[in-house]
Amino acid sequence: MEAAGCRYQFRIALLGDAAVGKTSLLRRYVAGAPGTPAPEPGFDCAPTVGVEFYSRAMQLRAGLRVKLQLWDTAGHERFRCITRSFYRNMVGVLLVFDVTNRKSFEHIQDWHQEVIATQGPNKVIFLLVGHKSDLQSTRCISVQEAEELAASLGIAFLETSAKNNYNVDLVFNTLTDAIQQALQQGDIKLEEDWGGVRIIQIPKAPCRKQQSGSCQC
Ligand SMILES: Nc1nc2c(ncn2[C@@H]2O[C@H](COP(=O)(O)OP(=O)(O)OP(=O)(O)O)[C@@H](O)[C@H]2O)c(=O)[nH]1
Repeated sequence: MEAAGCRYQFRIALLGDAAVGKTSLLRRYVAGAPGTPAPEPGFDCAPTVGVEFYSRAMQLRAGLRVKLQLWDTAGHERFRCITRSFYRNMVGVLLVFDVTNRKSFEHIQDWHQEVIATQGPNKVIFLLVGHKSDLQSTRCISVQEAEELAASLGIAFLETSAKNNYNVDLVFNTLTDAIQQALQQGDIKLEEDWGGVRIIQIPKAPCRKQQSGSCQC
């Protein structure tokens, strides 16, 4: 599936109410990339203003090399007109709620609907994320309730914790695998004027001179 010298870029957003932990989850994932220095202890983040952007390269199970362009959106209502303008160019969306905050769970359908309303011809792949799973004593959303919501939306569900580094890689791997499958099945197509999926050229490594003096590349 991978053209020689190319790899894909998938554009993915994290959506959900303010303070559910989107930035913490994303920073934990980006900090886990091979070669990245260990994260600072503690993971308190200031509220996101508008939209922030991160990236991480990864390899899918099928061997495909992918660059993930990751968009962290502000959950607060006052930034909604900014964040909304980015939905159309996303191929994947993590819908994040806090397992200790019922309101954030109830708002998931609104977040889902907002993306569907702005969606172009291409399918968007969603994944429901119940975050802060380390807070078992104050949890108010059960796994079963979240699974029922996910099933009603026709999407997968996973729980995560940035604090315990629980399922952080798995959530992004699951989403990107599903995007790749949708690409293979033709549910998602590459389009010039759409930023959701792009093929990016990897610059060729400079050729090394062999001892004979002739270049072998
Ligand atoms: N216990 C626990 N707390 C977390 C976890 N992830 C984030 N938090 C805390 O939740 C609060 C909000 O986290 P953020 O990552 O800023 O949340 P956000 O969704 O990006 O918030 P906005 O930018 O306002 O939309 C912070 O105090 C974090 O330390 C987690 O996995 N477990």
